[in-house]
Amino acid sequence: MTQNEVLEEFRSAGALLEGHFILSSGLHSPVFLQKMFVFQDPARTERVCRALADKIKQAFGPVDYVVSPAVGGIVPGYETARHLGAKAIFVERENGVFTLRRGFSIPEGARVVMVEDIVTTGLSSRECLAALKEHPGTLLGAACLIDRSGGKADLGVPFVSLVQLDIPAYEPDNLPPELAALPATKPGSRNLKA
Ligand SMILES: O=P(O)(O)OC[C@H]1O[C@H](OP(=O)(O)OP(=O)(O)O)[C@H](O)[C@@H]1O
Ligand SMILES: O=C(O)c1cc(=O)[nH]c(=O)[nH]1
Ligand SMILES: [Mg+2]
Repeated sequence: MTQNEVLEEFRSAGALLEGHFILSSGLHSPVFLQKMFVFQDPARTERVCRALADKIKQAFGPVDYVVSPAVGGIVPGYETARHLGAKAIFVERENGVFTLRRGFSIPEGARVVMVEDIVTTGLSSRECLAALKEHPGTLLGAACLIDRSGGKADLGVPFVSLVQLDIPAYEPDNLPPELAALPATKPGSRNLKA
């Protein structure tokens, strides 16, 4: 799949949103990729995750375990693992910290790749990778569907994406006036209260 074909899947799913968004990192942006509009369609999800699995195989070889950060990483992690013939597990926040819960474990010697949905600053990915340091297995690298950092996010491990975009994101005290004029929404799950 070309970058344009992947982006067209997002576009035709209605997942390319414009407005004023507060991102997981606390940065503000006029653009939000609502990946759940892609993931609500299993056929569309299969197409993009098969392409991601192909890219992962090329970059890292065989994979035994895909680990993803909840919530957004769970569906693409599972679907990508299906195409890799790998297991799919996820980390979720316990007192704010990504943790392998539910009795999930990684066997000694397993070949592991982290799969994210979207990377903006890379913060969530780095938090997920930090959780994996506590567990056995060989971390081969990381992958995501869309890297919107323009290639600037540094995960500290080899990293592949299906699409690389450079989408503006601003510190909250440095918003352009046209963005500040719009009401802001925070679509993601970080810091959501029960
Ligand atoms: O690279 P970053 O700056 O960390 O931003 C990207 C992260 O933001 C979103 O997650 P979010 O925490 O909003 O919650 P979600 O997974 O429930 O959508 C997305 O799923 C990535 O995990
Ligand atoms: O940085 C984020 O939180 C983020 C950006 C984006 O475009 N989509 C998303 O789900 N999260
Ligand atoms: Mg997420």
